Amino acid sequence: MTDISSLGYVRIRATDMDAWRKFAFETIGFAEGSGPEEDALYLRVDERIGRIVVLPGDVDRVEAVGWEVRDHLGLQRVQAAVEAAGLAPKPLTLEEADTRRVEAGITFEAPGGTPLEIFHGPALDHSPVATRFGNRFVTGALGLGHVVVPVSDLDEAYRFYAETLGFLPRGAFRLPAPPEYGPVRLRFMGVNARHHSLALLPSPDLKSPALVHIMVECETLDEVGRALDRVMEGGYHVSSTLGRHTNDKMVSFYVRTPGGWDLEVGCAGMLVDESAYSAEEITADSYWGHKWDFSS
Ligand SMILES: Cc1ccc(O)c(O)c1CC[C@@H]1C(=O)CC[C@]2(C)C(=O)CC[C@@H]12
Ligand SMILES: [Fe+2]
Repeated sequence: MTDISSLGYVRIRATDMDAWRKFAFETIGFAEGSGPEEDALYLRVDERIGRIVVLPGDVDRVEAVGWEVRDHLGLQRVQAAVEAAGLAPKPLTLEEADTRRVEAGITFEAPGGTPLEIFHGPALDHSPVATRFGNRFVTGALGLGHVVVPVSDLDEAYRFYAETLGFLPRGAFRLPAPPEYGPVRLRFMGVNARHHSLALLPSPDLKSPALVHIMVECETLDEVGRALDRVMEGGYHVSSTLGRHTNDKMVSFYVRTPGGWDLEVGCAGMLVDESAYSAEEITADSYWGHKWDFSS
C-alpha cells in the first residue's frame, strides 16, 4: 500500500490573475481563502487554506502537484523510494514549507516532467468555507479531486507512479491511434477510495510542465448544473458537455480555465472497494454526454 494518502494541493502559475479571480470565485464558486503569499489566489474547498493556489507568473503552467502523506515517517519512506529510483528529491526549505502552510515536504520532477511535492502536516483554516453559490466540495480522505497530466513516455511515468510511489492502477482507456503506434492508453491511478486521483495521458507534443485537467467534485448534481449555467452565461469554452464517465461513474462537464487547461466539475463519483477491485479497460469514456469540443 502506498504512503501517499491523497491529492493535497495544486499550485498554478498564471499570466492573467484577474481572469482567474473572476473564473474561480464568480463563475465556478470556489471560496476565497487567504494565505501567506500576498499576490496569490487561494481557491478554498474545505478546511485547508487553499487546495488550488494561483500565483502570478510569466507563463501559464503547473508549479507543483502536491501529494499528501500522513506524517513525517511516511515522508521519509517516500523520499527513500524516490532516491532509490535515481531521482534527487530536495527538501522544501523552511520558508517554502511555511509558504505552503505545511510542516515539511520534498520536491522533485516526476518522469514525464510534472513537478511534484510530497508533504505532510497541512495547516487548517477554521473559518467557514464561504462559497458564493453554496457549493459543497467532496474532499476529506478522498483529497482534492484528480489531476490529469500529459506524459511523453507513458510506460516510464506509469512505472514510476506504480512502482516507486505505490499508486494503484485503476484501469485504462485505449485511445484511437494509428496501428504503427501500438496500443496507446490513458491510464488511471488511485491512492484512496476515489477512483482516480491521477491520470496519465500519452502526449508526445504537449509541453511540460503542463496540465490536461483538474477535477473537483461537488456533493450534488444541482451544484454541477448551476456551475455549468454560470460557465455558459460567462461565455467560457465548454470543452465537454455534461456526461457520465464509465469508470468512476462521475457526472461532469469540462470548462477551459484561463490557464488553457480544463477544469472538470463533477459529482456522484463512485468509491472503490480495494478488497473487490481489479483494473479494467473501458472502451467508451462515457455512458452518455461528454461531447468534446476540440475547436479551441
Ligand atoms: C475517460 C475518462 C474517465 C474519467 C475521467 O475523469 C476522465 O477525465 C476521462 C478522460 C476524458 C477524455 C477522454 O476520454 C479522451 C481523451 C481526452 C479527451 C483528453 O485528451 C483529456 C480528457 C480525455
Ligand atoms: Fe477527469
